[in-house]
Amino acid sequence: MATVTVDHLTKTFVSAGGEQTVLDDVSFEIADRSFVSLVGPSGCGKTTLLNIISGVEHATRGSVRHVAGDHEAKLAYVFQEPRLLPWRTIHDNLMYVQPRGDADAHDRVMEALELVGLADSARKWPSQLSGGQQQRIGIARAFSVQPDVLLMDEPFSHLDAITARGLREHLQELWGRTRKTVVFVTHDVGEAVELSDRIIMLAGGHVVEDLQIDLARPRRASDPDVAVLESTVLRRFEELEAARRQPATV
Ligand SMILES: Nc1ncnc2c1ncn2[C@@H]1O[C@H](COP(=O)(O)OP(=O)(O)OP(=O)(O)O)[C@@H](O)[C@H]1O
Repeated sequence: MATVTVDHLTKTFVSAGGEQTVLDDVSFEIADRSFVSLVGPSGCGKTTLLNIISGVEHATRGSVRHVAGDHEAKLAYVFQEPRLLPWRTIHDNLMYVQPRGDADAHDRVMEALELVGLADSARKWPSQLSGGQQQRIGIARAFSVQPDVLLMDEPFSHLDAITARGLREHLQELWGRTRKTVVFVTHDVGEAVELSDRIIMLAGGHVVEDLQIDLARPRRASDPDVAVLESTVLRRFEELEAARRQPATV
């Protein structure tokens, strides 16, 4: 059981240029074992929201709870770039995030590498792997801490289209096997439709749409029903954005 509850969350950044409210009274609940994408235009606060969920950033008002059974859920973060330490082998990069002196750490690391199909790269250096392989290591590192909730911030946005497509398929397969609760940030609506059970759209600091995606899995971007739903969601998003930009009439 791992749920995430975002409760009346507001975030205002204060800088020399003034105040900017990026998130304004945002509330939603993410169900156990669900795959939820946060989408929205650049600068709408997706990363800020993920950072507040992870505890890296603090809310100005409101709260976030992540619960797994009767305890606080364990979280793991997958970044846009894998952020591997170049002077450590792949194995030692993953060992670095394990609790010190844990006798099972090595087994857990190898299991996580097995999960992403890169156990045979354990003794390699990050520079010996391709960008896509390094991102798979980033995903393995997150799995190696045995999280209840996986937070992913545009993990495939820096990769070429073919590698990203392969990794999306791989992630779906991994999620099917492990059924972690996933909160996935992307600005790519097609990616969100392909991967998610639910899409939460943010714009202007608010949740503007909350959609259930009930397509059969596994999905591919090229599946006709994924493509149709992507264009429907995009159109809806454009309508909402246009309505939001209209000056209010009295
Ligand atoms: N530490 C900070 N101090 C001041 N402003 C910030 C800070 N972090 C983010 N912001 C501002 O908050 C807004 C939202 O940023 P955020 O990175 O959350 O958006 P995003 O939706 O993830 O964008 P993108 O899709 O481009 O990554 C931006 O205008 C950004 O400049």
